Amino acid sequence: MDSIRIRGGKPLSGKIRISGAKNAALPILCATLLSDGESLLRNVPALRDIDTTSALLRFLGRNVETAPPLVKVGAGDNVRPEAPYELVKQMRASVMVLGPLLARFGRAKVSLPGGCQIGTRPVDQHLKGLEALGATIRLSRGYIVAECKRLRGAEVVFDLPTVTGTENLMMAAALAKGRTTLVNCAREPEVEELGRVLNKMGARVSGAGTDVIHIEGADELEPFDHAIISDRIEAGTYMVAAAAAGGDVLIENAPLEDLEAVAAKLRQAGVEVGREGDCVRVRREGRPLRAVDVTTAPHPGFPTDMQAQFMVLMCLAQGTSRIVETIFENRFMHVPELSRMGAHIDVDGHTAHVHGGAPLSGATVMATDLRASASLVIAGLVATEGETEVLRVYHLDRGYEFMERKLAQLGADTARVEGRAG
Ligand SMILES: CC(=O)N[C@H]1[C@@H](OP(=O)(O)OP(=O)(O)OC[C@H]2O[C@@H](n3ccc(=O)[nH]c3=O)[C@H](O)[C@@H]2O)O[C@H](CO)[C@@H](O)[C@@H]1O
Ligand SMILES: C=C(OP(=O)(O)O)C(=O)O
Repeated sequence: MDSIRIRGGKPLSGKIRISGAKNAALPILCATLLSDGESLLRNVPALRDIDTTSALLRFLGRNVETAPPLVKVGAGDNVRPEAPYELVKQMRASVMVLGPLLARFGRAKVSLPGGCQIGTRPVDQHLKGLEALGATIRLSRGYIVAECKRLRGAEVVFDLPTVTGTENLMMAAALAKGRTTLVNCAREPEVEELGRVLNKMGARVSGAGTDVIHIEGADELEPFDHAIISDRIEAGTYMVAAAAAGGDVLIENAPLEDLEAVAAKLRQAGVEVGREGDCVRVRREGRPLRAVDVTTAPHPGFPTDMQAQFMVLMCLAQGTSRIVETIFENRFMHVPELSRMGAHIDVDGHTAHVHGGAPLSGATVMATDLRASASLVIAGLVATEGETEVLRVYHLDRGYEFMERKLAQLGADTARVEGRAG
């Protein structure tokens, strides 16, 4: 298992480029199941989750050539509409093959994803929605077993906005007979991006990116050629890294319009954030940071996927900040590791009180999930003494392309240590 070694205390300067969005690429890869012929995905990041999804599509019988930033997916000889536990357990987003398989082949057997480090993460809304479209679903030995003749358009009202749930239903509805209306949808930019791709394939999707989506199903869908949008969470992570380490960083291809909640909190904390064309400049040269409160919320609120990184910034601020996590019940796993580096944080249920101002020092820390790993890397960048080693970076490799290299490009002293035990 690799680790990342960081010697902190250096400001960041220069420019880096943001990669394609993991959370947009994953549903779009699943959408390739909706048609035959070869689909081309461009601007795909080189990530472990992309490899896992490619392996899953191959298992399902597709021909997949994965050479990021290009991925080609074409029809294979045999379709096996079954997603095994071994692949689904590596990546919960695998459950998004359920809608396309069912719509296309009339049956699907997909392992229940189960919980993960950040929470229980049920999929009841996905299943309820597919049943409303006419699927029969039963749970058997840890698998979702779904069948239908042809899915029929219907109205689905989600009990709460779910990103992959909305995406699963959009893909299923794209091949259903008639019109589907999805109400109380997730409004994340990745949902909107999937809508664009389904439209390229010949479905008629309107409202993606708002809380009501209409989908006019098609009898058949075409393959597509599409370049994936940039990763707002990767961009937000480097914005926070630049703010924390100090310096002047130009982030190319950063979708600031999708990061307003993060930019607003950075500005409140005393960080300069400015747009320059399709780049974002983040500057903090010598100015102290102010403590600000943050509550995570569905888009366009402050993203839960940025909470851990922002917490590190608040460890450096003057005063106490209150961070409330409203999306996942167990997303403070980074707190004990940050405490080992000298942070003063009290957790009470879904709320963390971060008492800023104590210097962080380097330590060997354990990554527990993807964004927690990124927060530990940022903590390593600002640790004023000692070296930090972040173990189990396979979590980080799920969602950040070449993070240690991109940070080194900005002047950080970061390196990957291959094959470190942990
Ligand atoms: C691949 C991908 O895009 N992952 C993102 C997606 O995950 P994911 O789509 O899994 O997250 P959801 O939007 O579904 O989760 C939101 C909330 O709804 C709950 N819920 C969800 C589905 C369901 O059937 N029942 C239910 O109760 C979840 O437990 C959670 O409390 O959105 C999350 C919230 O922005 C992000 O952190 C993840 O990075
Ligand atoms: C939680 C995340 O991913 P996933 O939904 O795939 O677990 C994430 O991207 O931060």
